[in-house]
Amino acid sequence: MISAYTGTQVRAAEEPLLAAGLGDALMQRAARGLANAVVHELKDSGTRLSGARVVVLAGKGNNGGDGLYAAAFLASRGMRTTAVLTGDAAHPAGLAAFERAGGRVHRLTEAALPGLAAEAAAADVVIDAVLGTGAKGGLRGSAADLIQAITDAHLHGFVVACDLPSGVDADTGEAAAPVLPADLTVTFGGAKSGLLADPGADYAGRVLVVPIGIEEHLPEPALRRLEGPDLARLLPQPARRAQKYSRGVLGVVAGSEDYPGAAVLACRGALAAGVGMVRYLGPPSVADLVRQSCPEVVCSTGTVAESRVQAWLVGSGMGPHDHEQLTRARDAIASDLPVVADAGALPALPAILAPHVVLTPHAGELASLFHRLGRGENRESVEAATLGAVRHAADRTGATVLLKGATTLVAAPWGATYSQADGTPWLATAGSGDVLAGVIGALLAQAGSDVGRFRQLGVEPDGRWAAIAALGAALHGQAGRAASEAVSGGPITAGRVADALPETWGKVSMLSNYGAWKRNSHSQPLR
Ligand SMILES: NC(=O)C1=CN([C@@H]2O[C@H](COP(=O)(O)OP(=O)(O)OC[C@H]3O[C@@H](n4cnc5c(N)ncnc54)[C@H](O)[C@@H]3O)[C@@H](O)[C@H]2O)[C@@H](O)CC1
Ligand SMILES: [K+]
Repeated sequence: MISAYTGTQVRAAEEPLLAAGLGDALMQRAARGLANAVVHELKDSGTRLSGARVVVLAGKGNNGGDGLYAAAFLASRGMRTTAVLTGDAAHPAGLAAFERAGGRVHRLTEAALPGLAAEAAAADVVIDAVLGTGAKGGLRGSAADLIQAITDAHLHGFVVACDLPSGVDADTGEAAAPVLPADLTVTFGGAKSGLLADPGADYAGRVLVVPIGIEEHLPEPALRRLEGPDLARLLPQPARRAQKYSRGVLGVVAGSEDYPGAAVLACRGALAAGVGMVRYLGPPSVADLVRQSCPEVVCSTGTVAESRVQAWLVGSGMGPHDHEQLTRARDAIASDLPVVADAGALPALPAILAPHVVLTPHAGELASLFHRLGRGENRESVEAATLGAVRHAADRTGATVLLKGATTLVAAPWGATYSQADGTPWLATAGSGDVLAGVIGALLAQAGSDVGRFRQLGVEPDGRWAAIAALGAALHGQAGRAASEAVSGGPITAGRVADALPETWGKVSMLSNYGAWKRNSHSQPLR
Protein backbone atom coordinates (compact mmCIF):
# COMPACT_ATOMS: atom_id res chain seq x y z
CA MET A 1 0.00 0.00 0.00
CA ILE A 2 1.18 3.50 -0.74
CA SER A 3 0.40 5.80 2.17
CA ALA A 4 0.19 9.50 1.45
CA TYR A 5 0.18 12.40 3.87
CA THR A 6 -0.63 16.07 3.94
CA GLY A 7 2.22 18.55 4.06
CA THR A 8 1.17 19.40 7.61
CA GLN A 9 1.39 15.74 8.67
CA VAL A 10 4.89 15.41 7.20
CA ARG A 11 6.05 18.64 8.79
CA ALA A 12 4.68 17.51 12.15
CA ALA A 13 6.55 14.21 11.80
CA GLU A 14 9.75 16.20 11.18
CA GLU A 15 9.27 18.24 14.36
CA PRO A 16 10.84 15.81 16.88
CA LEU A 17 13.90 15.43 14.66
CA LEU A 18 14.20 19.16 14.08
CA ALA A 19 13.96 19.68 17.84
CA ALA A 20 16.80 17.19 18.26
CA GLY A 21 18.95 19.30 15.94
CA LEU A 22 18.72 16.90 12.99
CA GLY A 23 17.29 19.38 10.48
CA ASP A 24 20.44 19.49 8.38
CA ALA A 25 20.72 15.70 8.39
CA LEU A 26 17.14 15.41 7.12
CA MET A 27 17.86 17.84 4.35
CA GLN A 28 21.05 16.00 3.37
CA ARG A 29 19.15 12.72 3.14
CA ALA A 30 16.43 14.32 1.04
CA ALA A 31 19.00 15.97 -1.24
CA ARG A 32 21.03 12.78 -1.65
CA GLY A 33 17.86 10.87 -2.58
CA LEU A 34 17.00 13.55 -5.12
CA ALA A 35 20.52 13.53 -6.60
CA ASN A 36 20.55 9.71 -6.83
CA ALA A 37 17.22 9.78 -8.64
CA VAL A 38 18.59 12.31 -11.14
CA VAL A 39 21.66 10.12 -11.74
CA HIS A 40 19.39 7.09 -12.37
CA GLU A 41 17.25 9.04 -14.81
CA LEU A 42 20.30 10.31 -16.70
CA LYS A 43 21.76 6.80 -16.91
CA ASP A 44 18.40 5.42 -18.10
CA SER A 45 18.24 8.05 -20.82
CA GLY A 46 21.77 7.17 -21.96
CA THR A 47 23.20 10.58 -21.01
CA ARG A 48 26.85 10.74 -19.94
CA LEU A 49 27.00 11.93 -16.34
CA SER A 50 30.18 13.90 -16.75
CA GLY A 51 29.31 17.21 -18.36
CA ALA A 52 25.55 16.65 -18.17
CA ARG A 53 23.75 20.00 -17.90
CA VAL A 54 21.63 20.46 -14.78
CA VAL A 55 19.57 23.55 -13.98
CA VAL A 56 18.07 23.83 -10.52
CA LEU A 57 15.33 26.40 -9.94
CA ALA A 58 15.71 27.19 -6.25
CA GLY A 59 13.20 29.07 -4.10
CA LYS A 60 14.12 30.73 -0.84
CA GLY A 61 12.83 28.07 1.55
CA ASN A 62 13.95 24.59 2.50
CA ASN A 63 12.66 23.16 -0.78
CA GLY A 64 15.23 25.36 -2.51
CA GLY A 65 17.77 24.14 0.07
CA ASP A 66 17.10 20.52 -0.94
CA GLY A 67 17.53 21.45 -4.58
CA LEU A 68 20.80 23.31 -3.99
CA TYR A 69 22.31 20.50 -1.91
CA ALA A 70 21.23 17.95 -4.55
CA ALA A 71 22.79 20.08 -7.29
CA ALA A 72 25.97 20.29 -5.20
CA PHE A 73 26.15 16.46 -5.15
CA LEU A 74 25.64 16.44 -8.93
CA ALA A 75 28.29 19.12 -9.46
CA SER A 76 30.73 17.04 -7.44
CA ARG A 77 30.12 14.20 -9.95
CA GLY A 78 31.27 16.38 -12.82
CA MET A 79 27.95 17.76 -14.03
CA ARG A 80 27.61 21.32 -15.28
CA THR A 81 25.20 22.80 -12.78
CA THR A 82 23.41 26.12 -12.77
CA ALA A 83 21.19 27.42 -9.97
CA VAL A 84 18.53 30.01 -10.69
CA LEU A 85 17.57 31.70 -7.43
CA THR A 86 13.92 32.66 -7.87
CA GLY A 87 13.44 34.56 -4.60
CA ASP A 88 15.12 37.46 -2.84
CA ALA A 89 17.11 34.98 -0.74
CA ALA A 90 18.33 31.38 -0.81
CA HIS A 91 18.93 28.66 1.75
CA PRO A 92 22.34 29.85 3.03
CA ALA A 93 23.98 26.48 3.74
CA GLY A 94 22.60 24.90 0.55
CA LEU A 95 23.84 27.82 -1.53
CA ALA A 96 27.28 27.71 0.10
CA ALA A 97 27.55 23.95 -0.56
CA PHE A 98 26.51 24.47 -4.17
CA GLU A 99 29.08 27.21 -4.72
CA ARG A 100 31.81 25.15 -3.04
CA ALA A 101 31.03 22.30 -5.45
CA GLY A 102 31.60 24.63 -8.40
CA GLY A 103 28.00 25.41 -9.40
CA ARG A 104 27.12 28.64 -11.21
CA VAL A 105 24.55 30.92 -9.57
CA HIS A 106 22.13 33.34 -11.26
CA ARG A 107 19.62 35.57 -9.57
CA LEU A 108 16.35 35.79 -11.47
CA THR A 109 15.69 39.24 -12.89
CA GLU A 110 13.32 40.38 -15.62
CA ALA A 111 16.29 41.04 -17.89
CA ALA A 112 17.90 37.66 -17.31
CA LEU A 113 14.66 35.69 -17.57
CA PRO A 114 14.64 34.81 -21.31
CA GLY A 115 18.25 33.61 -21.22
CA LEU A 116 17.72 31.54 -18.07
CA ALA A 117 14.54 29.97 -19.50
CA ALA A 118 16.47 29.06 -22.66
CA GLU A 119 19.27 27.53 -20.58
CA ALA A 120 16.76 25.45 -18.62
CA ALA A 121 15.05 24.32 -21.82
CA ALA A 122 18.38 23.16 -23.23
CA ALA A 123 19.47 21.34 -20.05
CA ASP A 124 19.55 17.57 -19.63
CA VAL A 125 17.74 17.93 -16.30
CA VAL A 126 15.67 20.71 -14.76
CA ILE A 127 15.12 20.41 -11.01
CA ASP A 128 12.06 22.29 -9.80
CA ALA A 129 12.85 23.29 -6.20
CA VAL A 130 10.98 26.59 -6.03
CA LEU A 131 8.15 25.73 -3.63
CA GLY A 132 7.56 22.76 -1.32
CA THR A 133 5.23 21.99 1.53
CA GLY A 134 5.62 25.50 2.97
CA ALA A 135 4.03 27.17 -0.06
CA LYS A 136 1.04 29.43 0.31
CA GLY A 137 -0.71 29.59 -3.06
CA GLY A 138 1.03 29.29 -6.38
CA LEU A 139 4.03 30.88 -8.02
CA ARG A 140 3.99 34.63 -8.39
CA GLY A 141 5.95 37.37 -10.10
CA SER A 142 9.09 36.58 -12.05
CA ALA A 143 9.24 32.98 -10.71
CA ALA A 144 5.83 32.39 -12.32
CA ASP A 145 7.03 34.03 -15.55
CA LEU A 146 10.12 31.82 -15.61
CA ILE A 147 8.13 28.62 -15.07
CA GLN A 148 5.66 29.68 -17.75
CA ALA A 149 8.48 30.36 -20.20
CA ILE A 150 10.08 26.96 -19.52
CA THR A 151 6.70 25.21 -19.78
CA ASP A 152 6.10 26.86 -23.16
CA ALA A 153 9.56 25.95 -24.47
CA HIS A 154 10.46 22.71 -26.18
CA LEU A 155 12.42 20.93 -23.45
CA HIS A 156 15.52 18.97 -24.41
CA GLY A 157 15.78 17.02 -21.14
CA PHE A 158 13.51 15.92 -18.33
CA VAL A 159 12.05 17.65 -15.29
CA VAL A 160 12.41 16.37 -11.74
CA ALA A 161 10.23 17.99 -9.08
CA CYS A 162 11.77 18.33 -5.62
CA ASP A 163 9.17 17.05 -3.10
CA LEU A 164 6.30 18.25 -5.31
CA PRO A 165 5.83 20.30 -8.46
CA SER A 166 5.87 23.95 -7.39
CA GLY A 167 2.34 25.35 -7.46
CA VAL A 168 0.67 22.03 -6.61
CA ASP A 169 -1.00 21.98 -3.19
CA ALA A 170 0.67 19.21 -1.18
CA ASP A 171 -2.58 18.34 0.61
CA THR A 172 -5.25 18.56 -2.08
CA GLY A 173 -3.50 18.29 -5.45
CA GLU A 174 -5.03 21.57 -6.57
CA ALA A 175 -2.75 23.33 -9.02
CA ALA A 176 -2.24 27.09 -9.26
CA ALA A 177 -0.95 27.84 -12.76
CA PRO A 178 1.73 27.96 -13.95
CA VAL A 179 3.08 24.56 -12.94
CA LEU A 180 6.01 22.89 -14.70
CA PRO A 181 4.93 19.31 -15.45
CA ALA A 182 7.49 16.87 -14.02
CA ASP A 183 8.56 13.56 -15.46
CA LEU A 184 9.47 12.42 -11.95
CA THR A 185 8.66 13.75 -8.50
CA VAL A 186 11.07 12.78 -5.74
CA THR A 187 9.20 13.28 -2.49
CA PHE A 188 10.60 13.05 1.01
CA GLY A 189 9.55 11.09 4.10
CA GLY A 190 6.21 10.00 2.61
CA ALA A 191 4.14 10.63 -0.51
CA LYS A 192 2.10 13.83 -0.34
CA SER A 193 -1.61 13.29 -0.88
CA GLY A 194 -1.69 16.02 -3.54
CA LEU A 195 0.57 13.89 -5.74
CA LEU A 196 -2.01 11.09 -5.83
CA ALA A 197 -5.04 13.22 -6.72
CA ASP A 198 -5.80 15.07 -9.96
CA PRO A 199 -4.80 17.57 -11.13
CA GLY A 200 -1.64 17.29 -8.97
CA ALA A 201 -1.05 13.78 -10.32
CA ASP A 202 -1.07 15.16 -13.87
CA TYR A 203 1.94 17.33 -13.00
CA ALA A 204 3.81 14.89 -10.76
CA GLY A 205 4.74 12.23 -13.32
CA ARG A 206 6.17 9.16 -11.63
CA VAL A 207 6.45 9.51 -7.85
CA LEU A 208 9.46 8.24 -5.92
CA VAL A 209 9.39 8.33 -2.12
CA VAL A 210 12.77 8.84 -0.42
CA PRO A 211 12.82 7.81 3.27
CA ILE A 212 14.52 10.41 5.45
CA GLY A 213 14.04 8.93 8.92
CA ILE A 214 10.75 10.57 9.92
CA GLU A 215 8.62 7.59 8.96
CA GLU A 216 8.02 6.26 12.48
CA HIS A 217 6.56 9.66 13.43
CA LEU A 218 3.99 9.70 10.64
CA PRO A 219 0.31 9.40 11.67
CA GLU A 220 -2.51 7.53 9.87
CA PRO A 221 -2.22 8.39 6.19
CA ALA A 222 -4.52 11.00 4.67
CA LEU A 223 -4.81 8.95 1.48
CA ARG A 224 -4.07 5.33 0.58
CA ARG A 225 -3.40 3.50 -2.66
CA LEU A 226 -3.94 -0.25 -2.76
CA GLU A 227 -1.18 -2.14 -4.52
CA GLY A 228 -0.85 -5.74 -5.73
CA PRO A 229 -0.53 -7.57 -2.40
CA ASP A 230 -3.31 -5.46 -0.80
CA LEU A 231 -5.62 -6.22 -3.70
CA ALA A 232 -4.78 -9.92 -3.45
CA ARG A 233 -5.60 -9.99 0.25
CA LEU A 234 -8.90 -8.20 -0.29
CA LEU A 235 -10.07 -10.35 -3.21
CA PRO A 236 -12.80 -12.73 -2.08
CA GLN A 237 -12.06 -16.42 -2.67
CA PRO A 238 -14.76 -19.09 -2.82
CA ALA A 239 -14.85 -21.54 0.08
CA ARG A 240 -14.53 -25.25 -0.77
CA ARG A 241 -18.21 -25.90 -0.10
CA ALA A 242 -19.43 -22.73 -1.76
CA GLN A 243 -22.60 -22.76 -3.81
CA LYS A 244 -23.90 -20.02 -6.02
CA TYR A 245 -26.07 -18.41 -3.36
CA SER A 246 -23.34 -18.38 -0.73
CA ARG A 247 -20.90 -16.94 -3.29
CA GLY A 248 -23.10 -13.83 -3.51
CA VAL A 249 -26.04 -12.86 -5.67
CA LEU A 250 -26.10 -9.42 -7.27
CA GLY A 251 -29.37 -7.79 -8.28
CA VAL A 252 -29.00 -5.50 -11.29
CA VAL A 253 -31.46 -2.67 -11.97
CA ALA A 254 -29.95 -1.05 -15.05
CA GLY A 255 -30.64 -0.29 -18.69
CA SER A 256 -33.65 1.20 -20.39
CA GLU A 257 -35.34 1.18 -23.79
CA ASP A 258 -32.90 3.95 -24.78
CA TYR A 259 -29.76 2.42 -23.27
CA PRO A 260 -30.24 -1.35 -23.17
CA GLY A 261 -26.52 -2.01 -23.67
CA ALA A 262 -25.68 -0.59 -20.23
CA ALA A 263 -27.57 -3.47 -18.61
CA VAL A 264 -25.62 -6.01 -20.66
CA LEU A 265 -22.26 -4.44 -19.83
CA ALA A 266 -23.07 -4.13 -16.12
CA CYS A 267 -24.05 -7.82 -16.07
CA ARG A 268 -20.92 -8.81 -17.99
CA GLY A 269 -18.76 -6.86 -15.53
CA ALA A 270 -20.45 -8.55 -12.59
CA LEU A 271 -20.25 -12.06 -14.06
CA ALA A 272 -16.56 -11.58 -14.81
CA ALA A 273 -15.88 -10.42 -11.23
CA GLY A 274 -16.62 -13.66 -9.46
CA VAL A 275 -20.24 -13.25 -8.36
CA GLY A 276 -22.27 -16.43 -7.73
CA MET A 277 -25.28 -15.26 -9.68
CA VAL A 278 -26.78 -12.16 -11.29
CA ARG A 279 -30.51 -11.38 -11.16
CA TYR A 280 -31.60 -8.75 -13.65
CA LEU A 281 -34.74 -6.65 -13.12
CA GLY A 282 -35.94 -4.42 -15.93
CA PRO A 283 -38.11 -3.93 -19.01
CA PRO A 284 -38.78 -7.09 -21.08
CA SER A 285 -37.02 -5.77 -24.17
CA VAL A 286 -33.85 -5.08 -22.17
CA ALA A 287 -34.13 -8.41 -20.36
CA ASP A 288 -34.29 -10.15 -23.77
CA LEU A 289 -31.02 -8.52 -24.79
CA VAL A 290 -29.41 -9.43 -21.46
CA ARG A 291 -30.52 -13.07 -21.88
CA GLN A 292 -29.11 -13.21 -25.40
CA SER A 293 -25.77 -11.70 -24.39
CA CYS A 294 -25.42 -13.33 -20.98
CA PRO A 295 -27.46 -16.54 -20.69
CA GLU A 296 -26.09 -16.95 -17.14
CA VAL A 297 -28.23 -14.04 -15.91
CA VAL A 298 -31.65 -14.74 -14.37
CA CYS A 299 -34.02 -12.07 -15.67
CA SER A 300 -37.38 -10.97 -14.34
CA THR A 301 -39.75 -8.03 -14.40
CA GLY A 302 -40.38 -8.35 -10.66
CA THR A 303 -39.82 -6.00 -7.76
CA VAL A 304 -36.87 -5.47 -5.48
CA ALA A 305 -38.81 -6.88 -2.52
CA GLU A 306 -39.37 -10.18 -4.38
CA SER A 307 -35.69 -10.65 -5.19
CA ARG A 308 -33.26 -12.43 -2.87
CA VAL A 309 -29.82 -10.93 -3.36
CA GLN A 310 -26.81 -9.90 -1.28
CA ALA A 311 -26.21 -6.57 -3.04
CA TRP A 312 -27.68 -4.28 -5.68
CA LEU A 313 -26.38 -2.39 -8.67
CA VAL A 314 -28.72 0.40 -9.76
CA GLY A 315 -28.74 3.20 -12.29
CA SER A 316 -26.42 2.40 -15.21
CA GLY A 317 -28.14 3.35 -18.48
CA MET A 318 -31.27 4.71 -16.80
CA GLY A 319 -32.88 8.08 -17.55
CA PRO A 320 -35.12 10.41 -15.53
CA HIS A 321 -38.27 9.06 -17.21
CA ASP A 322 -37.68 5.37 -16.53
CA HIS A 323 -40.16 5.46 -13.66
CA GLU A 324 -40.43 1.74 -13.07
CA GLN A 325 -36.64 1.31 -12.99
CA LEU A 326 -36.24 4.37 -10.75
CA THR A 327 -38.78 2.90 -8.30
CA ARG A 328 -36.72 -0.30 -8.20
CA ALA A 329 -33.54 1.76 -7.69
CA ARG A 330 -35.07 3.66 -4.77
CA ASP A 331 -36.33 0.43 -3.22
CA ALA A 332 -32.88 -1.11 -3.50
CA ILE A 333 -31.29 1.94 -1.87
CA ALA A 334 -33.88 1.80 0.91
CA SER A 335 -33.10 -1.86 1.61
CA ASP A 336 -30.35 -2.49 4.12
CA LEU A 337 -28.24 -4.23 1.49
CA PRO A 338 -25.08 -2.80 -0.03
CA VAL A 339 -25.78 -0.91 -3.24
CA VAL A 340 -23.68 0.58 -5.99
CA ALA A 341 -25.63 3.55 -7.35
CA ASP A 342 -24.47 4.70 -10.78
CA ALA A 343 -25.43 7.23 -13.47
CA GLY A 344 -29.25 7.49 -13.72
CA ALA A 345 -29.76 6.58 -10.05
CA LEU A 346 -27.67 9.50 -8.80
CA PRO A 347 -30.35 12.18 -9.35
CA ALA A 348 -32.91 9.98 -7.57
CA LEU A 349 -31.05 9.57 -4.29
CA PRO A 350 -32.42 10.51 -0.90
CA ALA A 351 -30.46 13.32 0.77
CA ILE A 352 -29.06 11.15 3.53
CA LEU A 353 -27.47 7.80 2.77
CA ALA A 354 -25.25 5.29 4.53
CA PRO A 355 -21.68 4.07 3.89
CA HIS A 356 -22.90 0.79 2.35
CA VAL A 357 -24.32 2.84 -0.54
CA VAL A 358 -21.48 3.38 -3.02
CA LEU A 359 -22.03 6.25 -5.45
CA THR A 360 -19.97 6.15 -8.68
CA PRO A 361 -20.22 9.58 -10.35
CA HIS A 362 -17.83 11.08 -12.87
CA ALA A 363 -16.94 14.76 -12.38
CA GLY A 364 -19.99 16.07 -14.25
CA GLU A 365 -22.37 13.84 -12.28
CA LEU A 366 -20.74 14.87 -9.01
CA ALA A 367 -21.20 18.53 -9.94
CA SER A 368 -24.90 17.85 -10.56
CA LEU A 369 -25.15 16.09 -7.20
CA PHE A 370 -23.61 19.13 -5.52
CA HIS A 371 -26.12 21.35 -7.31
CA ARG A 372 -28.98 19.40 -5.82
CA LEU A 373 -27.33 19.79 -2.42
CA GLY A 374 -27.25 23.57 -2.94
CA ARG A 375 -23.53 23.85 -3.65
CA GLY A 376 -22.57 25.68 -6.83
CA GLU A 377 -20.15 23.46 -8.72
CA ASN A 378 -19.52 22.50 -12.31
CA ARG A 379 -17.47 19.78 -13.95
CA GLU A 380 -14.42 22.06 -14.16
CA SER A 381 -14.52 23.01 -10.49
CA VAL A 382 -14.79 19.36 -9.46
CA GLU A 383 -11.92 18.40 -11.77
CA ALA A 384 -9.79 21.21 -10.31
CA ALA A 385 -10.21 19.91 -6.75
CA THR A 386 -11.05 16.20 -6.94
CA LEU A 387 -9.92 15.22 -3.47
CA GLY A 388 -11.88 17.96 -1.72
CA ALA A 389 -14.91 17.21 -3.89
CA VAL A 390 -15.04 13.47 -3.24
CA ARG A 391 -14.53 13.92 0.50
CA HIS A 392 -17.16 16.62 0.70
CA ALA A 393 -19.64 14.48 -1.23
CA ALA A 394 -19.08 11.51 1.11
CA ASP A 395 -19.33 13.60 4.28
CA ARG A 396 -22.38 15.45 3.04
CA THR A 397 -24.38 12.41 1.83
CA GLY A 398 -23.12 9.82 4.32
CA ALA A 399 -22.48 7.49 1.36
CA THR A 400 -19.19 6.07 0.12
CA VAL A 401 -18.32 8.08 -2.99
CA LEU A 402 -16.14 6.93 -5.88
CA LEU A 403 -15.16 9.72 -8.27
CA LYS A 404 -14.19 8.24 -11.64
CA GLY A 405 -11.28 9.69 -13.58
CA ALA A 406 -7.69 9.09 -14.68
CA THR A 407 -7.10 8.87 -10.95
CA THR A 408 -10.15 7.33 -9.28
CA LEU A 409 -10.75 8.54 -5.74
CA VAL A 410 -12.92 6.78 -3.16
CA ALA A 411 -13.96 8.45 0.08
CA ALA A 412 -15.71 6.87 3.04
CA PRO A 413 -17.86 9.39 4.93
CA TRP A 414 -15.65 10.88 7.66
CA GLY A 415 -13.19 8.07 6.98
CA ALA A 416 -10.43 6.75 4.78
CA THR A 417 -9.80 7.95 1.24
CA TYR A 418 -8.27 5.84 -1.52
CA SER A 419 -6.62 6.83 -4.79
CA GLN A 420 -6.28 4.27 -7.59
CA ALA A 421 -4.55 4.92 -10.90
CA ASP A 422 -4.32 1.44 -12.40
CA GLY A 423 -5.93 2.08 -15.77
CA THR A 424 -5.20 3.49 -19.17
CA PRO A 425 -6.74 6.50 -20.94
CA TRP A 426 -8.29 3.97 -23.36
CA LEU A 427 -10.76 3.21 -20.54
CA ALA A 428 -12.47 6.51 -21.33
CA THR A 429 -14.90 4.71 -23.63
CA ALA A 430 -18.68 4.27 -23.67
CA GLY A 431 -19.86 1.50 -21.35
CA SER A 432 -16.65 1.36 -19.33
CA GLY A 433 -18.45 2.81 -16.29
CA ASP A 434 -21.22 0.19 -16.61
CA VAL A 435 -18.60 -2.55 -16.38
CA LEU A 436 -17.06 -0.81 -13.34
CA ALA A 437 -20.44 -0.68 -11.62
CA GLY A 438 -20.84 -4.41 -12.35
CA VAL A 439 -17.44 -5.18 -10.84
CA ILE A 440 -18.12 -3.19 -7.68
CA GLY A 441 -21.60 -4.70 -7.37
CA ALA A 442 -20.12 -8.19 -7.68
CA LEU A 443 -17.53 -7.44 -4.99
CA LEU A 444 -20.18 -5.99 -2.66
CA ALA A 445 -22.27 -9.18 -3.09
CA GLN A 446 -19.30 -11.43 -2.36
CA ALA A 447 -17.45 -9.58 0.36
CA GLY A 448 -19.88 -7.09 1.87
CA SER A 449 -20.86 -9.26 4.83
CA ASP A 450 -17.34 -10.44 5.64
CA VAL A 451 -16.65 -7.91 8.40
CA GLY A 452 -14.08 -10.13 10.13
CA ARG A 453 -11.94 -10.43 7.04
CA PHE A 454 -11.68 -6.66 6.72
CA ARG A 455 -10.92 -6.26 10.42
CA GLN A 456 -8.01 -8.68 9.99
CA LEU A 457 -6.72 -6.40 7.28
CA GLY A 458 -7.03 -3.35 9.55
CA VAL A 459 -10.19 -1.97 7.88
CA GLU A 460 -13.00 -0.93 10.20
CA PRO A 461 -16.51 -2.23 9.32
CA ASP A 462 -17.85 1.08 8.00
CA GLY A 463 -14.68 1.58 5.98
CA ARG A 464 -14.92 -1.71 4.12
CA TRP A 465 -17.25 -0.29 1.49
CA ALA A 466 -14.61 2.20 0.39
CA ALA A 467 -11.96 -0.55 0.37
CA ILE A 468 -14.24 -2.71 -1.80
CA ALA A 469 -14.89 0.18 -4.19
CA ALA A 470 -11.14 0.90 -4.42
CA LEU A 471 -10.52 -2.80 -5.10
CA GLY A 472 -13.13 -2.66 -7.87
CA ALA A 473 -11.56 0.43 -9.41
CA ALA A 474 -8.13 -1.23 -9.35
CA LEU A 475 -9.38 -4.49 -10.95
CA HIS A 476 -11.28 -2.56 -13.60
CA GLY A 477 -8.26 -0.35 -14.34
CA GLN A 478 -5.88 -3.29 -14.56
CA ALA A 479 -8.30 -5.22 -16.77
CA GLY A 480 -8.49 -2.19 -19.06
CA ARG A 481 -4.72 -2.04 -19.24
CA ALA A 482 -4.49 -5.78 -19.91
CA ALA A 483 -7.12 -5.51 -22.66
CA SER A 484 -5.15 -2.71 -24.30
CA GLU A 485 -1.85 -4.57 -23.94
CA ALA A 486 -3.47 -7.56 -25.64
CA VAL A 487 -3.86 -5.36 -28.71
CA SER A 488 -0.33 -3.92 -28.43
CA GLY A 489 -1.46 -0.83 -26.55
CA GLY A 490 -4.34 -0.11 -28.91
CA PRO A 491 -7.90 0.97 -28.18
CA ILE A 492 -10.39 -1.16 -26.26
CA THR A 493 -14.13 -1.48 -25.91
CA ALA A 494 -15.99 -1.89 -22.62
CA GLY A 495 -16.78 -5.50 -23.55
CA ARG A 496 -13.06 -6.23 -23.87
CA VAL A 497 -12.52 -4.86 -20.37
CA ALA A 498 -15.10 -7.32 -19.02
CA ASP A 499 -13.45 -10.14 -20.97
CA ALA A 500 -10.06 -9.31 -19.45
CA LEU A 501 -11.34 -9.31 -15.86
CA PRO A 502 -11.07 -13.02 -14.96
CA GLU A 503 -7.42 -13.27 -15.97
CA THR A 504 -6.66 -9.97 -14.23
CA TRP A 505 -8.30 -11.35 -11.11
CA GLY A 506 -6.24 -14.53 -11.37
CA LYS A 507 -2.98 -12.63 -11.76
CA VAL A 508 -3.77 -10.30 -8.86
CA SER A 509 -4.68 -13.16 -6.55
CA MET A 510 -1.38 -14.91 -7.36
CA LEU A 511 0.38 -12.01 -5.58
CA SER A 512 -0.86 -13.15 -2.21
CA ASN A 513 0.40 -16.08 -0.17
CA TYR A 514 -2.99 -15.90 1.44
CA GLY A 515 -4.64 -16.44 -1.94
CA ALA A 516 -2.34 -19.35 -2.72
CA TRP A 517 -3.02 -20.92 0.64
CA LYS A 518 -6.76 -20.62 0.12
CA ARG A 519 -6.56 -22.23 -3.29
CA ASN A 520 -4.40 -25.09 -2.08
CA SER A 521 -6.35 -25.84 1.03
CA HIS A 522 -9.89 -25.36 -0.22
CA SER A 523 -10.17 -25.55 -3.97
CA GLN A 524 -7.88 -28.41 -4.86
CA PRO A 525 -8.02 -32.03 -3.73
CA LEU A 526 -5.53 -32.97 -1.02
CA ARG A 527 -2.88 -35.39 -2.21
N1 LIG B 1 11.49 20.68 7.53
C1 LIG B 1 12.52 19.87 7.25
O1 LIG B 1 13.35 19.58 8.06
C2 LIG B 1 12.66 19.31 5.92
C3 LIG B 1 12.09 19.96 4.85
N2 LIG B 1 12.35 19.55 3.62
C4 LIG B 1 12.02 20.40 2.49
O2 LIG B 1 11.50 21.60 2.92
C5 LIG B 1 10.33 21.92 2.22
C6 LIG B 1 9.49 22.80 3.06
O3 LIG B 1 10.30 23.93 3.33
P1 LIG B 1 9.74 25.34 3.77
O4 LIG B 1 8.88 25.20 4.93
O5 LIG B 1 10.91 26.24 3.86
O6 LIG B 1 8.82 25.74 2.58
P2 LIG B 1 9.09 25.98 1.04
O7 LIG B 1 10.43 25.62 0.64
O8 LIG B 1 7.93 25.38 0.36
O9 LIG B 1 9.01 27.55 0.84
C7 LIG B 1 8.54 28.39 1.78
C8 LIG B 1 9.22 29.72 1.53
O10 LIG B 1 8.72 30.30 0.35
C9 LIG B 1 7.92 31.43 0.66
N3 LIG B 1 6.66 31.24 -0.06
C10 LIG B 1 5.55 30.59 0.37
N4 LIG B 1 4.62 30.60 -0.58
C11 LIG B 1 5.15 31.25 -1.64
C12 LIG B 1 4.68 31.58 -2.92
N5 LIG B 1 3.44 31.24 -3.30
N6 LIG B 1 5.49 32.23 -3.77
C13 LIG B 1 6.74 32.57 -3.39
N7 LIG B 1 7.25 32.30 -2.17
C14 LIG B 1 6.46 31.66 -1.30
C15 LIG B 1 7.76 31.47 2.14
O11 LIG B 1 7.77 32.78 2.59
C16 LIG B 1 8.95 30.68 2.62
O12 LIG B 1 10.09 31.52 2.72
C17 LIG B 1 9.75 20.59 1.87
O13 LIG B 1 8.89 20.64 0.76
C18 LIG B 1 10.99 19.79 1.58
O14 LIG B 1 11.40 20.00 0.26
C19 LIG B 1 13.31 18.48 3.40
O15 LIG B 1 14.57 19.08 3.34
C20 LIG B 1 13.31 17.47 4.46
C21 LIG B 1 13.48 18.08 5.78
K1 LIG C 1 9.22 21.89 -5.76
